[in-house]
Amino acid sequence: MKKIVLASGNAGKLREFSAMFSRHFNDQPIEIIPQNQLNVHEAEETGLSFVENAILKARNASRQTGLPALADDSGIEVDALNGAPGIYSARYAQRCGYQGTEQGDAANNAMLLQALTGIASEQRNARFQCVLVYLRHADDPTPQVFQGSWEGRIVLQPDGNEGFGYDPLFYVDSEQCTAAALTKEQKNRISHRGVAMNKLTENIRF
Ligand SMILES: O=c1nc[nH]c2c1ncn2[C@H]1C[C@H](O)[C@@H](COP(=O)(O)OP(=O)(O)OP(=O)(O)O)O1
Ligand SMILES: [Mg+2]
Repeated sequence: MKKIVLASGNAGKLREFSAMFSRHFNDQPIEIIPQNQLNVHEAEETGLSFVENAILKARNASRQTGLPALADDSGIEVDALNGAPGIYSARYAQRCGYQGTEQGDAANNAMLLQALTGIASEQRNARFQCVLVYLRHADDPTPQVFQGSWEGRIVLQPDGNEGFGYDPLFYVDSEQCTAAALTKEQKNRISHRGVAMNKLTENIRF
């Protein structure tokens, strides 16, 4: 059985990867192990780009486990905010000194809606970015990089109960609903992560 450590502590990502790996690699003996099951200490995300942070996370997990590693660095870019929150999406509320009582994703979502106060629908274009990095070992000099993006718009009011992160705020024109109103299967077929995973499936060298 080929073992790969998944260098993420995000439960929403882990659910999506679990479904995508069983769909894409169902006939191959690959075991994907979330890094917290192997007691990996999380990497500090000190990079200035998604790809740098994904490499840092994959290298950190591979170093601590001796296994090949896959990392996902992702986030949302809002045009009206000059691309913020971008690589800082997970830390957005904290970095902005958000004053509300919400925590985690809820605080980030509230902060984003607040930052866009007074901005009309047509000016709320945004996209999710996902960069996947696969390292065969911790010192792998040729990281394999797979990228996907997903266009949408930030709504005025959150909607939907599925997904995670900014999904309740991300309206997808083609589906006429937010990402949080899609099933996991629907989202994985068209999302930034789904697009990057399709590229990985076609091109990865294990
Ligand atoms: O499909 C998505 N639907 C909604 N929100 C999403 C999605 N994909 C990324 N996002 C948001 C969540 C988080 O605010 C940031 C990722 O930050 P990012 O550092 O890559 O992940 P993380 O810290 O949650 O977990 P980890 O680094 O352990 O993988 O973008
Ligand atoms: Mg992170």
